Amino acid sequence: MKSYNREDLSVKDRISSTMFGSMVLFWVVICLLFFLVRTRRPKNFPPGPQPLPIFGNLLQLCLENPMRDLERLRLRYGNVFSLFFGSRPAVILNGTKAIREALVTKASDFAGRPDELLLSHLTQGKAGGDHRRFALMTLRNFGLGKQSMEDRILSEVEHVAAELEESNGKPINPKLLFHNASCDIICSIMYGARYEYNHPFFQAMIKMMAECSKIANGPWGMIYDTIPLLRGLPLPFRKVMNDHSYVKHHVKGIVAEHRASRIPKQPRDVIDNYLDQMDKMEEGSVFDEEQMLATLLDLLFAGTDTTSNTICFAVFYLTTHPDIQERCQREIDHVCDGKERVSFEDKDRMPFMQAVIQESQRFCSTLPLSVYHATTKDTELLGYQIPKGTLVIQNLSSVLYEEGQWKFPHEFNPDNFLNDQGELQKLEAFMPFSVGPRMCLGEGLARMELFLVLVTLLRRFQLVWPEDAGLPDYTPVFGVTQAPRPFNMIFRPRENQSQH
Ligand code: HEM
Repeated sequence: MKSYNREDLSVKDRISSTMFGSMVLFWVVICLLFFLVRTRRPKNFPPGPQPLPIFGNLLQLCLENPMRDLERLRLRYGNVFSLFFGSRPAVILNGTKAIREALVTKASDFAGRPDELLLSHLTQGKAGGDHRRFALMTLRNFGLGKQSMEDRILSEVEHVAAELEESNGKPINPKLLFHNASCDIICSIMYGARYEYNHPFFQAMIKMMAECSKIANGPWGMIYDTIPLLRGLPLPFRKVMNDHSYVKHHVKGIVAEHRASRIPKQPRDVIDNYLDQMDKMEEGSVFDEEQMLATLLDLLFAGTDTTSNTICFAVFYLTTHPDIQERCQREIDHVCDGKERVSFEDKDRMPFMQAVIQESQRFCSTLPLSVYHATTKDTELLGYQIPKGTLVIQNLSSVLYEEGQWKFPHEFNPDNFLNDQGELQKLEAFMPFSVGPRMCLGEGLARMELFLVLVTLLRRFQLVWPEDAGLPDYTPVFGVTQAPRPFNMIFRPRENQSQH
């Protein structure tokens, strides 16, 4: 038998460790080449910074809030530029011209929704066409544009006002209250019932929705979208998934209750309407229970944080701009003089109030990066070639703050929406709900809610910035939906209002 001495062994060891090292190096080089090829921009693709293998451009963006970096890149590369999320290319659209060209002029080419992202895993994503039309029709049937919707909103505002009166002129943070109200309005449309604000499930759901919004576009959301290998790990995005499933499970229970108690063709709410629609459809249609749950959750998530954060921002701006607040109250008192309550029709006689609401929407830029789109086929935009399936991100903030589109782009100033005669102007750069066939489905409801809630509150309360609160910080907290930084304010009941 052959025996090995110590030296033989160490030479053998060295040879095998060198071979192992070479193999590792070889595979590292192959992987790098593979990722480099995958992150090469296609011919005539919009320009952008050089991506790194695996990470793409992730490390070149501030993950807490990438808005400043996006503006820096816009100034360097122009209104249409590109970034890589891992090896996935994305086109970023900035400014009114590029966004309108893509989403209006070339609407069908840019109307897809991407898959394989955190947000698309949480939403119904691609279900467009029939479903969208149905959801819109259902929202209308249950009150949008009708008196009943107004009644639902106004009765919810009564709950809000009652809570505010209880604050007895002490400083409070109204954020949660507005979340509760917006969520209850959606719940009453969807399943005909509202929750008490202290209901344990309701409180948990509100918290989860706010967290989902913060995480989905924040650092963890970006890591999820960029490095799919990490998705199975117990990181914060898993919590978002679990929270979403928890709410889904609850809504599933409500659907089951509706199935048991409904009378076919006599819908009481969105769920009954959907069940009627499912009865009419053949097997295999898109109107199945899974899709219904996805639609209901989309409405719930999309309709809560968006409207409530906008209301919260508006109240914050009004509190810190007492002169503008006073002008609103003069207009409201004049138009509503002697009326028991405001109605949505009154808006036509309140141009200043409408300008304030729109200016709040512009200045807070509720959904700064909208909801992501994807190209549905190979297409061309402003001279660039964009392949089918490319991720498309609309930077709505770049439009809402665009120089040349606004009289005072960087200032909270309702005059942005008024002409010299004090009349409300329709401006094409005002697109907080986005534009084109995939634009916000709840725009009508949101507008009604913003108007009725804000006018009722201004009619009843003086919004006061506490003396010891220091200077207001207008920088938003970034998320799918932006939120104001936590603040306290005083709701002081008005004495000389026209009614109440
Ligand atoms: C101030 C409040 C709101 C703002 C600023 C807002 C804004 C937006 C934006 C920017 C989008 C993306 C559009 C696109 O992809 O191009 C969107 C989509 C959507 N919104 Fe809203 N929204 C608001 C309130 C609501 C409400 C109250 C509802 C529900 C009733 C709602 C339901 C939806 C739905 C379902 C979509 C997805 C539409 C689709 O995929 O076709 N939104 N919203």
